[in-house]
Amino acid sequence: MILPVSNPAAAVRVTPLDPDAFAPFGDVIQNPSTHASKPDLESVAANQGSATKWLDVTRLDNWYEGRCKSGQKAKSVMNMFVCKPRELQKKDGVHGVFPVRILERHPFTPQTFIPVGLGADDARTCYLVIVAPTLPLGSQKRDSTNMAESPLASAYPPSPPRRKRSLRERLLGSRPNPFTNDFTLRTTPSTAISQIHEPRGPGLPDLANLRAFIARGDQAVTYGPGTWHAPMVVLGERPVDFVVVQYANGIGVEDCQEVEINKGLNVLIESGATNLKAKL
Ligand SMILES: NC(=O)N[C@@H](O)C(=O)O
Repeated sequence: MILPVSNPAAAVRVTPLDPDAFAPFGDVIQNPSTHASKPDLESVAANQGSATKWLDVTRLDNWYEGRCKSGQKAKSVMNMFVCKPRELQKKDGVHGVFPVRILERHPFTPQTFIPVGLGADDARTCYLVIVAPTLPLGSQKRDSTNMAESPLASAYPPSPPRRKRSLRERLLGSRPNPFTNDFTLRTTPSTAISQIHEPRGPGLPDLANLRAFIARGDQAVTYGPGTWHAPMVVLGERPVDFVVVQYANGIGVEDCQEVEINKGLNVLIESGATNLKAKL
């Protein structure tokens, strides 16, 4: 089932994939000793000293239990996606334009894409990571789509009845956090790292804050659980193979949800944003 959503945002420019900038959406997996931007990771010596083992480079938590409506157990799955390069539209002064027409999310699982066989400095091929925050429920009144009544809501148990906020909560200005679970009213600051790893809520994508990152062959990416993202976009000359790791329980609406963006939302790939020599 694809839900139509309207597109309020102007074009979005791609920026290089960086762990800090991507942190609200998930993890960038890269070797801290060969990248300028270093995620805060610990390492130990391994393999008789011939290897450095970086610990916990990403998280793979199963959030189905107690959260998905069917109660169906999920198992870990590893698939391979062989992604062909996408056609770009042309525009003066930029390499090209990719119109994002579909966003999807996996409400109860992170999903890790690991490119294999794509060189760090491959000047012919790279990939885009396109993500959007989740709107709090109830913020889509202007949209023709009422999420609470949409087919996507059938993945989630009914939300608890709305209660009046206490004076303390009102004074603290608490509001649902778009990067975590909308059902949980929080009164504490939302920066704690553990909250970032919780599933995003059931709201629609916040298209006004969509982000697009350009990734190199020596970077893998984990979309946090429930993070809205575009289906993988490879740019350049040849297909890229990705090993993809996630949980799934076989119930369509609980494993993957999609929305279709009216008219598409343009991502601009500017000449300076990529080391691609290939003609896009
Ligand atoms: N991200 C992507 O390309 N596709 C998926 O998330 C999928 O599960 O189909």
